[in-house]
Amino acid sequence: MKKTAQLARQMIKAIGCANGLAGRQLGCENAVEVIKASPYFTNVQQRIPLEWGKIIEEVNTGRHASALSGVTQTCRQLAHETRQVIENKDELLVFGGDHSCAIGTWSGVATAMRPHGDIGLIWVDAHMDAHTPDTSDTGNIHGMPVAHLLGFGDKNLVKIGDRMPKLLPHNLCMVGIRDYESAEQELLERLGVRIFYANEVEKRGIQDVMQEAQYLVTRNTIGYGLSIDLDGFDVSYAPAVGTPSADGINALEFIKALLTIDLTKLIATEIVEFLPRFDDNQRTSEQLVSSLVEYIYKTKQFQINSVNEIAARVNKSETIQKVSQAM
Ligand SMILES: NC(=[NH2+])NCCC[C@H](N)C(=O)O
Repeated sequence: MKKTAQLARQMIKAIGCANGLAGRQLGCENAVEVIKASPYFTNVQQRIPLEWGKIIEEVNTGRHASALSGVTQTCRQLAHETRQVIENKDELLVFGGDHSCAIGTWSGVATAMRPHGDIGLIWVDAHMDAHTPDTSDTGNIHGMPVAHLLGFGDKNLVKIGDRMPKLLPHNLCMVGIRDYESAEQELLERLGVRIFYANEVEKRGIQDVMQEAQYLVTRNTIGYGLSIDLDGFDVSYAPAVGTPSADGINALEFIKALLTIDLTKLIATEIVEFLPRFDDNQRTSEQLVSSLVEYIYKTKQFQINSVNEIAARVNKSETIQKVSQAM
C-alpha cells in the first residue's frame, strides 16, 4: 500500500506567529492574540481537540529590505516549532502573521517529513508571493515566500531547516490568483507550477478546482499542506486584509469544497494575513478564520474515522475467512 501521512495524529497543536513587519500594512502581528481571545474560536475549540503551543514574537530589524534579517530569525524559530509538532505526530495549525511566516512553517514541515517523502502544498491566495529580493518592487517579504520555498532568493531564507528546496514545483498548486507581477509569474510558469487563476476558479467552480489541486499535490508526495491567505477570498467574506483584491473566492463555496476533498493526507494548515483592525462590526473575518478551522478539522477527523472503520471491517472479514478456511 502507498505510504501516506495519515499517521494517527490526535491533538491539533496551534502555533502562533505574531509577525507583521514584512507586510504592506502593519497589523497582522495582532492576529494571533485576537484569534486566541475570539469567542467564535473558543466555541470551535470546544468541538475539536485543539491545544495552543508556542506563540512566536517577531524579531524587528526594520521594514521592507531591512526586514530580511528579522524575518530570517523569526522563520527559523517558527520552523523549529513546526518541525517539532510534526515529529511529535500532532496535527499542525499555524496562525500568522503576514505571509512571510510561510517560509518558517513549511521549512519545518518539509524537514520533518523529509525522511518519509516530499510534501505538497495548496496555496490559496490572490497573490503569487513568488518574488525574490531582486525582483520585488516593494521589498515586502510577504510577497516572496513561494520563491524561497522553491529554493530561489535569499540564501539564508532558502536554507532554513534542511538544505534542500522545501517544495518541488510539480507538488505545488496555487488557487485563486489574480494580482501579480510579471517577474513572479515568469518564475512560476517556467518551473511548471500549476496556477489556478481566479478566472479558471470562476469558470469551473472552486470545488472542481480544489479536487484537481488535491490530486496534484498528493500524486508524488507523502501528504500536503494548506496555506490560506485570507485575501484569496472575496472581501465580502474577509474584509480584514492589508492587500485586498477584488473578485475573490466565495468562502462558503470554498468550505463546501473542502468537505469533498481527501483531507486524510493533510499534514498541516496555515492561515495568514488576518489584519484585525480592518475587520467589520460583525467580525466577519474573525468568524471566517474560526469556521475554516472547524470545517477542516471536523471533516478530517470524520474521514479518518471512516477509513479506520472500513479497515477494521476488512480485517475482521479476513480473519473470519481464515478461520473458516482452517476449519
Ligand atoms: N502576502 C501578500 N499579501 N502578498 C502581497 C504581495 C503584493 C505584491 N506583489 C508585492 O510583492 O508587494
